[in-house]
Order: sequence, then C-alpha cells, then structure tokens
Amino acid sequence: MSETGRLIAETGIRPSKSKGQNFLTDGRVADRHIGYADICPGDRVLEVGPGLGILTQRLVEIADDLTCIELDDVLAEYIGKTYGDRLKLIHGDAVKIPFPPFDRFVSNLPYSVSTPIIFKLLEYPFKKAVVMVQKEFAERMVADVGSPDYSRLTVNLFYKAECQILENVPRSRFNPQPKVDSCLVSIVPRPAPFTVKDEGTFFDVTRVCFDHRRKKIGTSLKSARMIDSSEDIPYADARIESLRPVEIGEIADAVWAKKSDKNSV
Ligand SMILES: C[S@@+](CC[C@H](N)C(=O)[O-])C[C@H]1O[C@@H](n2cnc3c(N)ncnc32)[C@H](O)[C@@H]1O
Repeated sequence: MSETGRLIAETGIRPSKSKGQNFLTDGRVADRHIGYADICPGDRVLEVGPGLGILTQRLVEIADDLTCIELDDVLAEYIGKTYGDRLKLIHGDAVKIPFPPFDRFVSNLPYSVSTPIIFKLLEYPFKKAVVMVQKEFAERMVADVGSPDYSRLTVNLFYKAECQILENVPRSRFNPQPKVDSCLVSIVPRPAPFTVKDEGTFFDVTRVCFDHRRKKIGTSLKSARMIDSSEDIPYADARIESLRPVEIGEIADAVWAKKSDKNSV
C-alpha cells in the first residue's frame, strides 16, 4: 500500500468527488512539483488544499513561511495535528477567504474550483505558482488562438502571466484514480504584453464574448448592452475564438471610447 493509501485508511477520510479529493501518491512527482516552484529563503508560500500532506511535508522542510488553506474538516484536523507547529493553517474555503500575502503558490488544485482559484490568484502579486490541474484544463490555460481550447481563461492568463505545461502526470499517480490525466503548470506573472485603456473593460469584453463564443462579437456586445451598435467596433463580425488577445484589446478600447463619449454628453 502507498503512503497515501495508508493515510486514507488511518484518517478514515472517504474521498469526496465534489471536493476534488484525488490524492497524489507519487513522491517523485511531489518532489518535482516543489522543485519547479523555485522557493527561496524568506519566500512566503501558500498551499491550497494540503489534503494528506504529500506536498506539505516537503514544503515545511524548505519554506520559512508556509500557509495552507484546507476546506475539509477531517483533513484540516489531520494537517493541524501533524504539521501545525510548522505552518499557518486556515480551515476554510480558498475561493471565499482572502489569500494572505505570498510569493510562491503551490497546489494540487481541486478540480471543481480550479477556475475561480486561478482567477483569484491572478488578482494578487506573486513570483511564481505551480499548480496540478486536469490535462484538459492545462490545455485551456495555454491554448492557441483558433483552437477549441482557446477560452476566457487563456486570454486572462496571457494578459497577466506566462504559463507553461511542465509535465504530464498520469491518472495512475492518484488515489482514488480520476478518469483523466493531469499536468503540472507554472504561472509566472509578467507585465501585460499590450496596453488597454481600461483593464476592467478588457476583462468584461473577454467574458461576454466567450460566454457566446459562436456569436459575432458585435451581437454579443449589443446583447450585453456594452454597445448600442456595431459601428466603429473593430472585428464586429468576427468570432472571439479567432482573435488574438491584442485584438480583443482593440475591441475593448473601442467599447471604452464609446462609453466615455456617452458619459461626456
Ligand atoms: C486534489 S486534492 C490535493 C491534496 C494534496 N495536496 C495532494 O496533492 O494529494 C485537493 C485538496 O483540496 C481540498 N479542497 C477542496 N476544495 C477546497 C477549497 N474550496 N478550499 C480549500 N481546499 C479545498 C480538498 O479537501 C483536498 O484536500
């Protein structure tokens, strides 16, 4: 039996699908996950979902300042009892709780909340995140324009960070075994590769257009009452999936300019 199997039996946890409780069993993958994070002395490290602690037991050895957020009652108690004197434990929902300041973010992300946690992560300043996500999700994070995986997530990430798939992790490395494989992905914040007049408008345009990715951009923006007519909106007849982030930025600037014109009348 793997160490993870032994801990599942010992804690009596009955892994929950809704909490994404597929525990990593392979210590070598855990070693590489932590290695990719490039943790330096003095770095503040945040781990979401320590679970049975396969990453946590490695993090307490190298991180001067470690905070873990765990939702599950049984697992929070286990982590508190086992590592409580070497980390700050927050027992709660990482989607709802504000993150403490951190430099490195490490997580085997619960699948059901991967999207809100990544969007939330992007709101904070940090040096590097290394996350384990389902393979399909990883492909959406780094997708090329025009591919079916190209999404709101891709565009928002591209604007704020550089993402790279580091390695594939087969489903056999988890207990219980999920139906799909996973990937380790790094996220390194960077200055925006192009400028927009108003970031809020850029993210709104991206969201509204990807919510209706088969519709023409002008139609989506009109339905959302972001514009009155498609006139003067670049790429109004295009579909969002065919536009590069910088082109979505041009649309956002045009929407912003129209809004400003209207407000100044
Ligand atoms: C995929 S498991 C990873 C566990 C462990 N880090 C590992 O690698 O084996 C996801 C963990 O996130 C926890 N979790 C699920 N939803 C959460 C949430 N909203 N906030 C914090 N932790 C959550 C689960 O209880 C579980 O411990």
